[in-house]
Amino acid sequence: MIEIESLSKRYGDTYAVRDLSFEVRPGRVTGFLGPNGAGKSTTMRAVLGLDLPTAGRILVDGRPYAALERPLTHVGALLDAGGVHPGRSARQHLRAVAAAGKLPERRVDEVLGRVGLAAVADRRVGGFSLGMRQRLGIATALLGDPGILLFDEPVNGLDPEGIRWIRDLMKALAAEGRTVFVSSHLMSEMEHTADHLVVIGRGRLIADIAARELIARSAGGFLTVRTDDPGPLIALLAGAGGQVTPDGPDTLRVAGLDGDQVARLAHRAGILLLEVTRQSVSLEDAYLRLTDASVEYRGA
Ligand SMILES: Nc1ncnc2c1ncn2[C@@H]1O[C@H](COP(=O)(O)OP(=O)(O)OP(=O)(O)O)[C@@H](O)[C@H]1O
Repeated sequence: MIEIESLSKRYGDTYAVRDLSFEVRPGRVTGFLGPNGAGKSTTMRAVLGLDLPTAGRILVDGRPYAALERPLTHVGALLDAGGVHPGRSARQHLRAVAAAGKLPERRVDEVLGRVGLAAVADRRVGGFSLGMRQRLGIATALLGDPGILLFDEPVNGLDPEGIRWIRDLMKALAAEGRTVFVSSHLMSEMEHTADHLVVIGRGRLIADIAARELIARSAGGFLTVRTDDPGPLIALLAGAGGQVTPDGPDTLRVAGLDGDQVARLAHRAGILLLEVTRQSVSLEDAYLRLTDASVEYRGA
């Protein structure tokens, strides 16, 4: 569990994060979303004690990061997969991290197996592809068998197979009861992974909400109805309490009635329907609506 309480972080005159409060709970994947520059990396760095807050505090398993004994057994992070010495092998790198963190050496082979790098464990990291380096970064995060995992934009630059692998891993880690906190500026990346969403914009909290609820709340909730005889149908549906707007020669947009009601009313009046479809909003649309006002730079 991560508790963020009134966190602010200022660089010079500008706040990267301002009065931000939320909790990240175990047993689910929490997506941390916001446009570029929203303050996601700053928040994650502050959780790990890498940035000192200007105000507020963060508790990791009930304590500030700096007060954790053997912190790698509480929280593992993938911030930037680039920070590995290219001349070392994956196994040497993990051994060094294990030794520094006072972790048992058997964990090295366990995590190499878990991320699928066992066969290349003794190769130089300098020759690794981006996907392999990302796996090594994740192996490093898992080394202490921590209950909390932070991933900062973990799928950036990966191919579809690599993306699928990371998504499945994050879900599996959450199903094991761990706290999984993953940032992205793209909702499409979170759509099939996150159970819960924390959305920020310009350093402030915009939403802290179950993914499903965000869709339900943002759904336009209208029907597209096509008929070869719109005139009488408009009158009929309006008379039954629907808000009806023509949307093309044979198409109506209908709010306030459900599909069954529309079909029954039309059937009773002898009007032929060609289509009745519910228009639902994707998580991406819901997210763009939320963050629309907080995008720092936008095209003309
Ligand atoms: N070390 C720093 N010095 C000055 N300003 C900084 C520093 N780190 C971050 N910022 C500023 O703080 C704001 C938030 O940056 P941050 O990297 O946390 O955003 P982000 O949400 O992670 O963005 P992205 O999706 O682009 O990675 C930005 O305006 C950024 O320019």
